[in-house]
Amino acid sequence: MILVNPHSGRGQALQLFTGHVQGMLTEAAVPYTLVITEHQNHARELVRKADLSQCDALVIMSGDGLLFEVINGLMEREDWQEAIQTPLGILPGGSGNALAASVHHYSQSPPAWNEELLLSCGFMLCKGLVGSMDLVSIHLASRQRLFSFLSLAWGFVADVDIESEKYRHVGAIRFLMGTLVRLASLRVYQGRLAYLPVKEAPTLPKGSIKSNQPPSTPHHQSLCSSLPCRLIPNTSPNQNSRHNHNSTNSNHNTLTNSSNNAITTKRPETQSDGKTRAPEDSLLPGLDQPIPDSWTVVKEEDFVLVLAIYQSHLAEDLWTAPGAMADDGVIHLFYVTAGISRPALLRLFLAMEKGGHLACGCPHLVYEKVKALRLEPVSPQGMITVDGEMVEYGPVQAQIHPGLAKFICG
Ligand SMILES: Nc1ncnc2c1ncn2[C@@H]1O[C@H](COP(=O)(O)OP(=O)(O)OP(=O)(O)O)[C@@H](O)[C@H]1O
Repeated sequence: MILVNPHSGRGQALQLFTGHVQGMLTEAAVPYTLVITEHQNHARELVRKADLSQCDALVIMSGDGLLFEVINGLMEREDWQEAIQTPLGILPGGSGNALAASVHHYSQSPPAWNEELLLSCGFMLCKGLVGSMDLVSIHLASRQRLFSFLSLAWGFVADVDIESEKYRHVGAIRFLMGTLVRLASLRVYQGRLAYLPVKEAPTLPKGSIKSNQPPSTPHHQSLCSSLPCRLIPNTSPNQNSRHNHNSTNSNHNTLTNSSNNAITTKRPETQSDGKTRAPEDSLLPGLDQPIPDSWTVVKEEDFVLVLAIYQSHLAEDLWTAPGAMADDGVIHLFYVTAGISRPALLRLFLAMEKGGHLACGCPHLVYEKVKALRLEPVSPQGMITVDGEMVEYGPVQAQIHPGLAKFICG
C-alpha cells in the first residue's frame, strides 16, 4: 500500500510519484494500492484498521510526518506486535525527508537530493530488501505515549523545524532559511537533562526480557546485522512471514542497575488474550519519579538545543549522527550549551552537511550515546518536536526499542 500526501513538500508528491516511481514499479512487476491522504491523521486511522495481511509493505510518499502517523497507527493496534513487523518504505515527497536520506546513506551510495534521492528510494522499493529499525518510545506529561523513528528535539532545532514550515514551498532549503532567521534571535532555554549512557545500560537478568533485536556495537555494525536482510516475501497474503516474529518484552519484574539497586518495573499491560498492549519501557521510571542512580545528570541547565536522533540524517543535507545505523540500538544525544556564539552555531550546522560538526572542536557541543533520557524544560515557553511534529511542551522522557520496526532498505 502506497500512501501519498498530495500536500507534502511543494505540493507535488503525486506528480513525483507518477513521474518517477510508477514506471519503476510497473517495470519491476510490483503490484500496489495507491491511497491519497485526504486530511491529517487519515493515514493513522487507515493503518489502525487495515487488514495488513493484504499488504507486504506500507510505503509513504511524503515527508517524515506521514510516517510518524503510520507508525503510531500501527502501534495503537491490538495486534501491534505483528502490525509493526510490516515493512515500511519511504519515498521522499516532503520538505523534510530525513528517513529517506538516512536509508539512502545506509545503502552506502553517494549523497543524493531531490529527484535523485527519490529514484534511489524507488529502486530500493523495487528490490524489496528489508532490515530492522529502532523505534523510541516517548512519554509526555499528559501520559500520552508516542513512538518515534527519527528524533526528539527541544530548543533551536525544534524552533527551526516548526517556524520554517511556512517556507515549505521552497523545499528542503526551508531549514537553512529557518536557521538564519532563528540565529538572528538566538534563545537560551532553561531545563534539566538526564540520560542513561549506553555503557551504563543495566544488564538484564537472563531470560527476563526478550527484545526483538539485542543492541550490538555501534559503528562496527552493518545495516541489517541483527536481522539478515530479506526480500519482501512474494507469497499470498496469508503466508506472510510477518507472523513468524518474536514477541518483545515478556513479563518481568525487576532490572538491576549498575549500582545493583533494583529498579522495580511494571508488568506490561496485558489484553484478555494475554498479549502485551505495547512494549514495556523497562528503563524508565514514572515521569513523576526520581531518575535512577545509574543515570547521568547534565550539570548545565542553560541550553541552546537538545536533540536526540536515532537515524543518521536530520534532513536531506544534515548528516547529524555520522555513526548512526538504523538498528544500532542507540539514541544519539546532542546538546549545545549556552554561551555559543552565533557564528559558531552557524558553523556547526554548515559542517553538519558533511557530518563534520563533531570535529569542529566546539566546547559547547556535547555528544553522548544513550539508551534513555529525560528532559524537563524550566523555561515556560518553547517547542518540543517528535519526528518534526510539535508535541505538548513539558517534561518528556524516552527509551530506545532496538529493531522494533522493519523498513525497506538498500
Ligand atoms: N491531504 C492532507 N491534507 C492536509 N494534511 C495532510 C494531508 N495528508 C497528510 N496530511 C498531514 O500533513 C502533515 C505533514 O506531512 P509530512 O510531514 O509528511 O509532509 P511535509 O510537511 O511536506 O514534510 P515535512 O514535515 O517533513 O517537511 C502530516 O501531519 C499529515 O498528517
